[in-house]
Amino acid sequence: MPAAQGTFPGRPARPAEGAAGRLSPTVNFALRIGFYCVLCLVCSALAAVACLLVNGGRTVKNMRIIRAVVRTFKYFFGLRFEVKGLENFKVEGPAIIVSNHQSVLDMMGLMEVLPDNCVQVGKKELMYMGSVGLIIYLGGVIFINRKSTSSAKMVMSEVAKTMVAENVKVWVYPEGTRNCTGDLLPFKKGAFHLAIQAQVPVIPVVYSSFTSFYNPKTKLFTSGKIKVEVLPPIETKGLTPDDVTDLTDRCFSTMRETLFRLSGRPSQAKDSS
Ligand SMILES: CCCCCCCCCCCCCC(=O)SCCNC(=O)CCNC(=O)[C@H](O)C(C)(C)COP(=O)(O)OP(=O)(O)OC[C@H]1O[C@@H](n2cnc3c(N)ncnc32)[C@H](O)[C@@H]1OP(=O)(O)O
Ligand SMILES: CCCCCCCC/C=C\CCCCCCCC(=O)OC[C@@H](O)COP(=O)(O)O
Repeated sequence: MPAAQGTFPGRPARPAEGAAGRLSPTVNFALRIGFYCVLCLVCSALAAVACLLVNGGRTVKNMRIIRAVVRTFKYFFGLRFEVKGLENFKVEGPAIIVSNHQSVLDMMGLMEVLPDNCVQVGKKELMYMGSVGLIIYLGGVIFINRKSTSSAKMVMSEVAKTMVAENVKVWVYPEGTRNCTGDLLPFKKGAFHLAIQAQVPVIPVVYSSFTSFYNPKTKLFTSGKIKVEVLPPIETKGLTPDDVTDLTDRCFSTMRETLFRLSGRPSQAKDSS
């Protein structure tokens, strides 16, 4: 898809033109997001067939197939990832990975660094997105009902047991929703309860702000570079439920500081606005 951001020299821009000319930001945005959705739907259907043929059903092993497919998407959108700290994923055994969540485009960044044997926690509504829901199901994503705290907590407690038994890493977006403001939303505590219950380390992953190339409010969607940093694991051995708030705050501050540094806003790292 063309980024279509340039203006022909020598004449004023018009609000909307054909594909050969300069597209209005709204048309450009709609085309690129529409293409992303179609790409996801088509590739999910194809990947689902591959997953069923290779692995037979719902298993974390399917994430390797999904990862390989989604890693090609960046080329269609002119996105580049600069990744640092991948060695921090090499902890023995299971872990909770927490990262910032800006957009549906995050699936590309997720798959760019996703370690083996790692599943994500997702809202249950994702299951109803046609072939995308099917591939997410086949990949072993843990579905939670955000409208019911008690059922979400029950699912998470179950995950605390199975992730250790099955040696699986779990990827959680602790903001609990997408947020493309260039800052972090306050963290929900589910991931940190989970880490302490399972006594496994928390590994923070931070993606630089998308705001320079992607903003749904202003209909901006061009090519761009995303910096990704996998931070050192934070141990939870010996921590108790009383330590959940401290652990959450510690991860939040480290990730916010890193987010501002990666996004070129170091002076605001200590700003709480
Ligand atoms: C081709 C295409 C391919 C696509 C690629 C596929 C990849 C797929 C990628 C999919 C990506 C999908 C991406 C997505 O879909 S992101 C959206 C879904 N993910 C999340 O929401 C995860 C983050 N949320 C949480 O962690 C929440 O805390 C949960 C959901 C668990 C509850 O939220 P809720 O809002 O209901 O409640 P609350 O947070 O106010 O908490 C209330 C109280 O409960 C306490 N509490 C919380 N948890 C526990 C616990 N376990 N044991 C004991 N206590 C616990 C907590 O401390 C608090 O108490 P207090 O502290 O106030 O006293
Ligand atoms: C037969 C039904 C057809 C449904 C068609 C659906 C078309 C959508 C197709 C592709 C979109 C690609 C989505 C990839 C997965 C994105 C996961 C994601 O980013 O979910 C958002 C969730 O973390 C937070 O949700 P909210 O910000 O709270 O909301």
